[in-house]
Amino acid sequence: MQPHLLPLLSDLFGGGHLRDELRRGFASGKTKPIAYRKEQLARLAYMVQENRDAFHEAMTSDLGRGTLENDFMDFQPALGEITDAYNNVEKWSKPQKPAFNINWFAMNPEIRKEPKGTVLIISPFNFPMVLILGPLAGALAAGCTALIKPSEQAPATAAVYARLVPQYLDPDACRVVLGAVPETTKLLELQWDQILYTGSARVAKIVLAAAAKHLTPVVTELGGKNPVIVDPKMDLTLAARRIAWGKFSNSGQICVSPDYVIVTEEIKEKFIKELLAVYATFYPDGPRHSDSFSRMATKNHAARMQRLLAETKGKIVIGGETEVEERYVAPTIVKDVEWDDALMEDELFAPVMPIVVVKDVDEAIARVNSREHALALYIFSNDASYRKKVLDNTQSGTVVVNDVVIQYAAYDMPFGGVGGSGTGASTGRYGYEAFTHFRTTVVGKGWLDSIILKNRFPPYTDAKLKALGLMTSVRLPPKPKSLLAKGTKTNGWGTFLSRLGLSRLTTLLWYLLPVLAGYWVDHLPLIVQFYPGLQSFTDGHLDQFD
Ligand SMILES: NC(=O)C1=CN([C@@H]2O[C@H](COP(=O)(O)OP(=O)(O)OC[C@H]3O[C@@H](n4cnc5c(N)ncnc54)[C@H](O)[C@@H]3O)[C@@H](O)[C@H]2O)C=CC1
Ligand SMILES: CC1=C(/C=C/C(C)=C/C=C/C(C)=C/C=C/C=C(C)/C=C/C=C(C)/C=C/C=C(\C)C(=O)O)C(C)(C)CCC1
Repeated sequence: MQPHLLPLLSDLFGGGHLRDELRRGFASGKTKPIAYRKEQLARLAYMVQENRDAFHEAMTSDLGRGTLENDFMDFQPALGEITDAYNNVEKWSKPQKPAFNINWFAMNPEIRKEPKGTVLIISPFNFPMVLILGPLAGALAAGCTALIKPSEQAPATAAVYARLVPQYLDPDACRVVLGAVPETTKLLELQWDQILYTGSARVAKIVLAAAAKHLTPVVTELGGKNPVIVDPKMDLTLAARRIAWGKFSNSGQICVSPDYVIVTEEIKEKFIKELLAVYATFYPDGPRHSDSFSRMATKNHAARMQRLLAETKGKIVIGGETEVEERYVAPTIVKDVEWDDALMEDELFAPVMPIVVVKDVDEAIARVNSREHALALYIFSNDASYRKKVLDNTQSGTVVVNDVVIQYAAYDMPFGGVGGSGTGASTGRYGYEAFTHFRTTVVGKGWLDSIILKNRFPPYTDAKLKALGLMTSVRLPPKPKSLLAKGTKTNGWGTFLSRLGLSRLTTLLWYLLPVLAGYWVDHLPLIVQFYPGLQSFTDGHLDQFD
């Protein structure tokens, strides 16, 4: 274990319990005012901005990643998430009004946005900034207190958090724990009010099982084998350039990285030719010493790819070299890959692009549907009907047409998986909502018991049942023809009037006026003159109406 971890871990497990301290921070109520949340978010933004070099150096050390990818895909998107939360926290936190409903509007129905409490954020190694700071921004904006657990596989960036978070953020609101499996296992034994876990499906099952013991809700941001379907009529130069960028960025260690590419036989060789042309422009002196190509996070990941490349029955078109000690896996294109190939089993999470062949779009759809739902599906086509066919007949967390990977940064849209690729979303307002409880609030009004609601009280009578029926009656949709006895004619006028809602007119008239008037209680005494039934209730009680 690295020496800088020791104080943190001894603090957590030796006694001074970080989770309890965060709980106390939350219970104090200090994190709830919007001004406090904004202060923490602003401090977080400056923690990032003022330590740009430290973060960049750490990410390069962890991932062998150059400045452009560090900046464009991690550092700036992280700042973007924080500033988005800062700019919108008031708007997101405003109580929400439900749709108008005659039965409920008088009770001031409102959905309050309340922080869930003390939360745990567990992050992977591949984007050590945005995948921690994005969720943390959501948690702080929501008014929660948070413990963050960076990945042990990005230790340099994790160490930056351990140093900076205590300097910039209120320790009552945010703490860092460094560590690997044993430490995370301990954290998961504790009760949290929400967990946000980003990582592999294998570990997600462990996290969910631990959370289930406390009935803790978990947002899971997982991965998957993201397919790319290429329309034979597509501009293959554009498709090759964008797919290669998405596949080789961050050495393929992106959860929305295009995993494999589906083409038809007729375009296969032309597509590969375009890929080779792009390869030459991306890495004119070869990828090995290029500043524009990253490394695998660990030797284990590199060794796994070395094994898979040895096992594949596909033909390596370019790349294929691995240097485990240097965590290097060359950007690799493999053709003639069968569907049961070693490369087609699990998410690759590496710069290796298998190309598989189908006879047409229907087979492509069937192949995609035979696997777990992916986090991302990519369609390269300029034909609206081709796109629609794929969209309408598949499922995935996200879809991008004619591009890849960029959807993570798409503004004000949820980023998340479906089925095996995860549950919930983690960016922007959707990240905020993951840490927010939508608390239904209604205020019962005493005077409503003088009108229709008095009928709910025992002793129950038929008259009361009938009166309540006026309030609870619903209008069913027209009866489906398939449910009608054969030969039954529908009553055209009856259906027409019922669609207009005229059958409910009497209900409406029965209590619309007193309810409306009762809402503005100043006018209640006036109304009472016209509704003598109210007199007995209101006599002597008017002063209790709010
Ligand atoms: N949906 C999304 O936003 C993203 C998903 N991913 C997915 O993450 C995976 C790669 O990331 P990794 O860091 O390798 O994931 P991982 O699941 O191995 O590790 C993620 C976190 O879980 C912790 N962890 C690992 N084993 C554990 C255990 N047995 N018990 C408790 N905690 C444990 C680690 O310390 C780390 O903080 C890929 O599957 C990728 O698709 C990665 C980035 C983004
Ligand atoms: C500039 C003007 C115009 C046009 C502007 C346009 C079209 C701008 C388009 C911008 C786009 C598409 C930006 C995309 C950015 C993508 C980013 C930053 C991707 C980031 C990916 C990340 C962080 C991936 C993370 C992956 C993770 C976490 C994972 O999966 O593991 C006009 C409109 C033409 C005219 C005015 C000027």
